[in-house]
Amino acid sequence: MAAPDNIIVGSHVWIEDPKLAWIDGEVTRISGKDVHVRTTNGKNVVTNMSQVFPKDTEAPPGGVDDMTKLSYLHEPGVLQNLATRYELNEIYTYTGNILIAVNPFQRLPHLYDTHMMEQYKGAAFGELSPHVFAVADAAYRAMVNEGKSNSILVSGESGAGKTETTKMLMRYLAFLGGRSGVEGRTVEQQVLESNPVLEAFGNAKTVRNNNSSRFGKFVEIQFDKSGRISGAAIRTYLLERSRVCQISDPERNYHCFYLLCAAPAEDKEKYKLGSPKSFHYLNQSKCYELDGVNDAHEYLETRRAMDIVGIGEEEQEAIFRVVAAILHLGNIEFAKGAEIDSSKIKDDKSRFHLDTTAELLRCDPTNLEDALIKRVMVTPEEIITRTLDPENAVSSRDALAKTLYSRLFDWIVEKINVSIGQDPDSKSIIGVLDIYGFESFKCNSFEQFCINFTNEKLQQHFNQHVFKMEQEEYTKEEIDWSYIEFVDNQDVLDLIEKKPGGIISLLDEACMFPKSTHETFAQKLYQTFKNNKRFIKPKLSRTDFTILHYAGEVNYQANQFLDKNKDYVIAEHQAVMTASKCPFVMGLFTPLKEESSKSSKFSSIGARFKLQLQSLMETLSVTEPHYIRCVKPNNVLKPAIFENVNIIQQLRCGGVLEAIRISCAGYPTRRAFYEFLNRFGLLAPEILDENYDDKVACQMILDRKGLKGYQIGKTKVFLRAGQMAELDARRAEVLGNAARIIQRQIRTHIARKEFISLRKAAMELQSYIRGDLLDFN
Ligand SMILES: Nc1ncnc2c1ncn2[C@@H]1O[C@H](COP(=O)(O)OP(=O)(O)OP(=O)(O)O)[C@@H](O)[C@H]1O
Repeated sequence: MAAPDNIIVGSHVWIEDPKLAWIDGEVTRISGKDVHVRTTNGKNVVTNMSQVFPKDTEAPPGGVDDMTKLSYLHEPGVLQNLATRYELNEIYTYTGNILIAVNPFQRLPHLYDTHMMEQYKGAAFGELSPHVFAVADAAYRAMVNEGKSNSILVSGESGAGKTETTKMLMRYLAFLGGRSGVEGRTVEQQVLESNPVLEAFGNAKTVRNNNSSRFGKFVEIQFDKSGRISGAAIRTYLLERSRVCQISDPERNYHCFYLLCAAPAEDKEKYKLGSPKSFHYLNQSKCYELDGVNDAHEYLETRRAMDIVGIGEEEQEAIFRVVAAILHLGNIEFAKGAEIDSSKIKDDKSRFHLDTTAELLRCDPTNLEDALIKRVMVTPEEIITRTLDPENAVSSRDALAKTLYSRLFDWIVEKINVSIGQDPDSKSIIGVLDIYGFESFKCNSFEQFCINFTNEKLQQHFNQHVFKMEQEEYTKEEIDWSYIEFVDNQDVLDLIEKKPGGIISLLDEACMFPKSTHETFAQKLYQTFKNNKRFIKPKLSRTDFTILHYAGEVNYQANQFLDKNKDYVIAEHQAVMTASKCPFVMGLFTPLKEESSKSSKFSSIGARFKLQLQSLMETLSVTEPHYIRCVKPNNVLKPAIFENVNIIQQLRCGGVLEAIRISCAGYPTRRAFYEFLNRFGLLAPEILDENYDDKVACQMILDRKGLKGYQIGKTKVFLRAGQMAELDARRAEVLGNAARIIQRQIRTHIARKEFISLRKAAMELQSYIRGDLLDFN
């Protein structure tokens, strides 16, 4: 971005710093490509010219509310601007049409009260300070005025504030499109109250967020012709199933388990529950309580919210019975049975939990026991019953717990949808997508693979949109944009989802082939993608693979991919549950429509997710998108701490820097003619004297300075990346020369004044002495 002639000795610049990401300083010497910089923390650093970025010394002290107003649009400038604003509690900043929201980690109620909502209502975008309400308002206005569906895509890493942002968006949309004074539960009230219910069953404490949503969510709010909310639908994605049986310290399982353990005594008695410490699914971690959260109170609140969203008393009862049954199920332990590779219920305690599970699920305890420890194989000749060893019995138990829980979650979502109701006549919707951001951990498994696949898809959508917006601006200003390059991530998407031959297809094939192992699957990947630029086989591993995602490299461990991709309910579990005397439990296990109609029995999570994603992308493609990028400023979840390196990484992953890059590939700096003349008129004062039209004057100045490739629009000058800095450097020279002339004049003046007074004094002295001498004679 920085051309060498941007930077001269004395320039204020940004250079990379391992700790702070970027640090500012002043250029003290330039020799060839080497630039010597004295940094503000007192160090002398030599770096390459290409790594040096100009700093805008005239940037407003409080930052700018839209990054595109920055004179130099580059990474350090963006970071500095966000940091300056964050310090002033200005957590929202635009980058063109994208809203960046930095999590304040403290309540800022004045930002979200009714008075604020009133202010944003109908205000033109950009007129007031950046805000989620402004984005929601723009989406709503666009929908009402143009009759087109809109969507708001909220993304960011865990704990960045997506769910909070989504809640604000929904509150504001309910404020705009709600009906006042309607009797009973309104649609918008139900939409808002669906949050606490979903959070109780889909959220958990993780190391990164005390209230982390373990699923993705797309809320579609339907509006009638007059812009009133007339229906809503919630779609959820990829609930984290493994958490039901496996948690690590200091995380927690899903909130609902702890809420139920804190329920009033009669409820606890009914479900035979005790302290969370007594349940295997909860006591794998030492964390039971959340700071500032009272589980007993939350239990009652969740029940109240369930009432509002239309989940009846009996259904609530059944839901919590299943939740309690899962806890008891987890406490069933197995010991080695009499035969080899067989198991039995370990002791009386386990038997108690087995009986309680059966009682709560209203199923037969013996059948449940058999379903947990035996498998029936039907061959053409005979029916063989095989036993499971204790280890496999535990897997069988956990598989049942996971299936029960995910079916329960899906049921709740479906119920909310039915009770809120869809409006079949709705012409336009506003969709709000709250989905997990790009993930890269030490160990990345199938979940990360699906999450990152989602993010690749959304990134493509984002790039295409940002690119389109840029084009629109250029077209409006009637400038040529034909040569702006557009980098696409289609190659990564092909690697993942191409049919046949993509990773998901190969994984499905491996899952269908009984002899496959994670090793054979990995080998197949290595072989197929030997020459793929986006795929790497790590040198020292036989089952890991690396994908070069748009946001960086991620190393995946293939060893659980096959198991995690298989999406079937063990036939024995299915049989016991469908025989339940409780219609609710039985209902959870009725085969899905798609499953019963399919000829092949095989279904995979990956393939199903791919279809879900496809349908989401289709929905999004007919909407006008708006983007909110949430940023988590620190990992200690505390206010006022702004960790540069961490944030830069998120801006990269969230595509903010990519949007900036796209913008830089075109004309990142735009200045209205008068602004340009104000700043650079002094480069050619004679042109200003001539009273030319502003547009002509701008062009003459740019030509005089020998700039190439810029464009003149109808109201603005469009500069290529680095050209603003180049002009600033020339301006600094002119101002420097002027300063030197002024200094010279002043110094001459002072010296002359001194000389004259000295001469005068000398003459006076001389005449005095001479006079004295004369007198003497
Ligand atoms: N605008 C805000 N004002 C005050 N606090 C906020 C705001 N946004 C986020 N927070 C705080 O940050 C925490 C994490 O936010 P949130 O749960 O929305 O993150 P998330 O991005 O949805 O995370 P996950 O992906 O783990 O669900 C919240 O519990 C809240 O304490």
